Amino acid sequence: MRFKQDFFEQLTGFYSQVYPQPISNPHWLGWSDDAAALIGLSKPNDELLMQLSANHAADGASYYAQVYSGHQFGGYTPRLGDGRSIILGEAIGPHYAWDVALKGGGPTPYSRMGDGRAVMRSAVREFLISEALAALHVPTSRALAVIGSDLPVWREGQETAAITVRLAKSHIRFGHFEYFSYTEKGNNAKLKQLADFTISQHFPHLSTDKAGYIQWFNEVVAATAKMIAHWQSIGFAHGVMNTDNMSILGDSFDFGPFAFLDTFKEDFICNHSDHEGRYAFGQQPGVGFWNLQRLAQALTPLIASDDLVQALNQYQRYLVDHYLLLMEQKLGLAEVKFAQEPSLTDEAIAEQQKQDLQLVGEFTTLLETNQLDYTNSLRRFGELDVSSQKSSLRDDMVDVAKFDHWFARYQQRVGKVDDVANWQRDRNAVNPKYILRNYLAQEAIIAIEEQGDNSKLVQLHQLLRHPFNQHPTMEDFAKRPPEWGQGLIMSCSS
Ligand SMILES: Nc1ncnc2c1ncn2[C@@H]1O[C@H](COP(=O)(O)OP(=O)(O)OP(=O)(O)O)[C@@H](O)[C@H]1O
Ligand SMILES: [Mg+2]
Repeated sequence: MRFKQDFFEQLTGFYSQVYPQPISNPHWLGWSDDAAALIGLSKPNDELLMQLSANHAADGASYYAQVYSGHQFGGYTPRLGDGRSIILGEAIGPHYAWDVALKGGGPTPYSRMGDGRAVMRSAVREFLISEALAALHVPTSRALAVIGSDLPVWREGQETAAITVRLAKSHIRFGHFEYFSYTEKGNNAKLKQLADFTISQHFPHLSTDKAGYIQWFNEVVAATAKMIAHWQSIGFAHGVMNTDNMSILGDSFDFGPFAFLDTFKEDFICNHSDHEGRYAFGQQPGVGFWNLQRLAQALTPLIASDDLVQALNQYQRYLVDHYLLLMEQKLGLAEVKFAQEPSLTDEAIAEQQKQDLQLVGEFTTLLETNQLDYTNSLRRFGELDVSSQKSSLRDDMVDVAKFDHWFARYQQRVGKVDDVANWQRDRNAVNPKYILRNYLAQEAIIAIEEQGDNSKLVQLHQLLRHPFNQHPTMEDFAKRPPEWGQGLIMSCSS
């Protein structure tokens, strides 16, 4: 790894230098060639294992924990910070420099009562979902590796510690801005320094003046909306959308009790501690907005309120537009809009969007009332001949009459498909066959826990690298969960 240290060198006062503590008997549980390529690495080796398990120092690394705060479940916590994630610096890759962080690397000045560690099960889940989301084209932080150990840690009982080696284009969160806005009230120097750094590093096309700040906030609003549109389109529930877990780049970030929907359920809650359903699947778009409002509030010393409000007002449009785009592709509705018929006025396009949104909404309602699997139902579009009344989708429905009513309008909207095979291929290219269902992750974790066997993890990771492909020997991985794996809800303890 070749590091640069821009955050460390330019933002003194925004972190504490702290060395990670080694984990004993380190061993690779998972390694991502795809993530490795992002920072110019190829295969793992023993020396790298020693470095990333904190047993050896890495050349050129600085080792620091960043300070931030954040709104957690609606309430403001004035100081959080990296309590168990230690950043080595920005590893220079062919296209971008990625922060390398050891999540679970030991205590820091921000650990509060925590031990600075991550348990194996949560480290494995973070590794798998980071790489699975990337393969689904969802903006996300990445995971280079997950490293197991025999270091005991205590949660509800004794477990073993592990480290996820996280790669992120930036670790700057909404909570960073909240921290420097509220702790140094009346002195905007640090807030401005942080905004300028963020813009020059990650929004280099923007200036660091008044106009640049406005445009920057606009882009953060758009990127956040797009990320959430992606989540809604693939049925992903994040589970802990606190503002300290919202990346300023709109990358999915900090994976704890996340889950994909099995059966479609708007009010699905994946976080055991989320008693009120604040972060339920269907709440995510609204929470994204609420979080952006918190960011806007923190930025008021830099950006005029009217400009912030104007940008926030665009959120819904960004979100709906992107969600529709993704869903239109999934259902095969995209052609009319993309053809850009010159005769289409703005009003006609808006009307088409409204109708499409309704068609999509009625489809997800059908899935919910018929208790159907979200991913598998969408995958069925890849088997569909739109001109025919027969479809496997229809066979799944209990309420066939309602489905027929919907399908007739759907057929009308799609129109005539000339090349059915091609149309089906296009659907399969956007509707994944394989997702990281909780029970699959759980099986991989149990094999490591009980037999020290990571082969299931490796197999699952390899499968999820190509979620849209057919894998004839791995059909079982596409199935709905068995009874024991239904409604697995993860706790926050990690
Ligand atoms: N075991 C732990 N030891 C010390 N601090 C912890 C521990 N677990 C969580 N924290 C801290 O509690 C706060 C909230 O935790 P949260 O679960 O959102 O983040 P995280 O998963 O630890 O890390 P990240 O947001 O970097 O992915 C963070 O400041 C985090 O560093
Ligand atoms: Mg966090």
